Amino acid sequence: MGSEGYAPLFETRKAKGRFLYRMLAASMFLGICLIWAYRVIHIPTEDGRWGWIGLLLAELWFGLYWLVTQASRWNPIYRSTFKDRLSQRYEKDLPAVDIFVCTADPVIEPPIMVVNTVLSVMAYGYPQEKLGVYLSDDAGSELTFYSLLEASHFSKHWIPYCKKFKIEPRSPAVYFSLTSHLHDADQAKELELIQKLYEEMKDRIETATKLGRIPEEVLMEQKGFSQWDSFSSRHDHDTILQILIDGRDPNAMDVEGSKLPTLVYLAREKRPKHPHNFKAGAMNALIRVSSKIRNGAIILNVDCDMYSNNSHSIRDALCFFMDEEKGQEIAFVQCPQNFENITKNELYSNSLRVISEVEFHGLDAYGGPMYIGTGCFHRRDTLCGRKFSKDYRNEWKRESIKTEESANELQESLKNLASCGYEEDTQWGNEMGLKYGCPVEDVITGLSIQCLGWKSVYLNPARKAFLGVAPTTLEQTLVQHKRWSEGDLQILLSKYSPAWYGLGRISPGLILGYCTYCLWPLNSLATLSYCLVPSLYLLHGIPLFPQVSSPWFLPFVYVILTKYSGSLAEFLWSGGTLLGWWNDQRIWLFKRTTSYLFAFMDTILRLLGFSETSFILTAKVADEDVSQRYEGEMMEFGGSSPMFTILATLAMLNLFCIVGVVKKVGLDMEVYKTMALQILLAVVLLLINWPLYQGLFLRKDNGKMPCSVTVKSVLLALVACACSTFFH
Ligand SMILES: O=c1ccn([C@@H]2O[C@H](COP(=O)(O)OP(=O)(O)O[C@H]3O[C@H](CO)[C@@H](O)[C@H](O)[C@H]3O)[C@@H](O)[C@H]2O)c(=O)[nH]1
Ligand SMILES: [Mn+2]
Repeated sequence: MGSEGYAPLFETRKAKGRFLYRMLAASMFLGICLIWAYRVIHIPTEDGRWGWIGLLLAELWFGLYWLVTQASRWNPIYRSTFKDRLSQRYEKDLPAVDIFVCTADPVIEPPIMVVNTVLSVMAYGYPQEKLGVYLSDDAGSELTFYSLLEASHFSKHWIPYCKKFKIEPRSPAVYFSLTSHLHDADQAKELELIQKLYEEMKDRIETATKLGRIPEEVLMEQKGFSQWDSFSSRHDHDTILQILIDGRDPNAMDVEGSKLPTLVYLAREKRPKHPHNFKAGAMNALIRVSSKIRNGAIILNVDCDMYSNNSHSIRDALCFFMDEEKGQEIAFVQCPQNFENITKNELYSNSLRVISEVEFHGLDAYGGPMYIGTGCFHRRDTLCGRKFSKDYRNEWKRESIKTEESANELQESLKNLASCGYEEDTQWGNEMGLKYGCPVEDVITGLSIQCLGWKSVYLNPARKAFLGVAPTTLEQTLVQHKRWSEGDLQILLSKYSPAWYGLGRISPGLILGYCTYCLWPLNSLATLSYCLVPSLYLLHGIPLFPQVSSPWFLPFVYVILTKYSGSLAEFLWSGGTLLGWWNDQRIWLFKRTTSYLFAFMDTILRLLGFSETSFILTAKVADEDVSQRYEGEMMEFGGSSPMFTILATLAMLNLFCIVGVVKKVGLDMEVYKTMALQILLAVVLLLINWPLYQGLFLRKDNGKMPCSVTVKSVLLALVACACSTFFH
């Protein structure tokens, strides 16, 4: 292989124990086939026929879906990089990197959080003069702009401090919260100074936010604010563009006399009649504007809440892109989405643990993970629609744009690139840049890149590259998953469907990998059937599962045990806790009966032309008492979302069925023996729904279920029980 003396910049290892896993999976599949056989052979002719068929369909679906999920477990791989080799070979020729940070609402995404993210990426362990940091503000908020201006001043102190003491992480807020006692007296002194500067900046930003007004002297001093003169609302304004630090300017120095990164604020033009395409539109405007400023060969994209937690990640990513043998086919390097606000037992199961630690390593073997919107390094060329060819060579040494224009002139000339009309009659949003029209612009864009022949790579170093903010209430969690699952299902039905467009373009393993997520919404129907049918038939004394003494009982037990011990093992192995796994099972149920159901219905409505793409932002801050309940891992039900009504109704229905049965048969053990699995299922549902009963009847705090939901759910459940008497 390779040229003489070639030492790769990264290495790939296969997971151990693959053979064992595959044997287990094969035995599991055998069990599933036996269950299918049992269902088909024993379809009852009278009592229980419809329920039986409902379960048959659900089990068929679950079995097939389980097969699909095996792709991401079949062949996991792990990557590691050699950053010292990168430095040895390329330190002088490292490419310019443009970093895009997106924000969209100064209330939901507080400016102080946004600037912490910005500062963390400005301070990467990378030649600062090669970095360009671009903040896209879809709210066009003067406050965010002001905060970025403050950050540009603070960065002159912050970056040298980070470099001098090699600190991690480089988000000031997080760093200060983690650092109290320093042994080194020198550093302790400097820490005190820098922390004071930070607190002062924070004060100014928070005061401005509170008053909703920017200090007069700053308004006078910074000409950029005049761009708000023609601003009517966040949905109606001209392009606002300000180069706050011009990296070309020889005076752009930090306090130690080293070069600073370029720093740009952009609020693209918005007009009420003009679809702005959410984050995809923002990213495309940034791609164009940045191409005329630094034109970095690599683009890093982060959400405004995802600070860099590892100052080496750019170098890690470059080890993939710049590897002489395998680098040329890699289009993007994706890091996992990790979060800093996950509680120990992750009540809402928001750590995405198993996806990050298991499934994405599996996808990596088949052509690489999906692009998931944040923590992703792209080759600029491929993000702009370039096809893969064997002779493709990236030109790393591209010169940064040399112009004689001053920052001001340049600024004016660039505004047009972010105007509403610019994309008319162009391929932007289609063949170029991020794709429009899908609530998960990231996944569909990544897929289309892979379909052009490119690979992606999964970078998951021990020190997490990025940490973000996960939803902290049940409703937000369910709404976020509705957006994701709806978007993923749309992809399956779109022109770029992995199922047909992907055929022959990406590997079969990767097609299945995508389908794991694209099929999420369809799980709702099978899950509903499994939550409703067995309980209702239990109430009417009709058995739907084999008796304990029947040989058919065995495959059921085997599949249940293998499936759940496997999932528990995966969860623990990914760093979770036992209780965390139990919570995960609950959220699994909640998502399937609400988020996925709504996603499924909305997708159908969309196909019929009744509904439009929307994007509900995830809140990054919460009220004091909501936060407290989150910290205490107490579920939040405040609010009368229809999703809660569904959850509560299902829980009540199950409760009624259990109570009904116990009342009817008392302690007649024979009945329980013939319906052991049905009873087990009902009891497990009862246990898993426990927080719901608490929220409905036992709690007094503000996070309890609203009374209206309690009343509705009790009534609905009673009606359902009554109706079921006629239909079974
Ligand atoms: O009109 C918009 C809407 C959103 N955003 C930004 O998009 C990012 C993601 O929004 P968030 O509310 O945090 O959604 P999440 O569900 O947490 O985001 C995940 O899922 C999204 C797709 O649904 C991707 O866009 C994100 O990158 C990915 O992290 C944030 O930085 C927003 O500021 C915009 O810039 N403009
Ligand atoms: Mn987010």
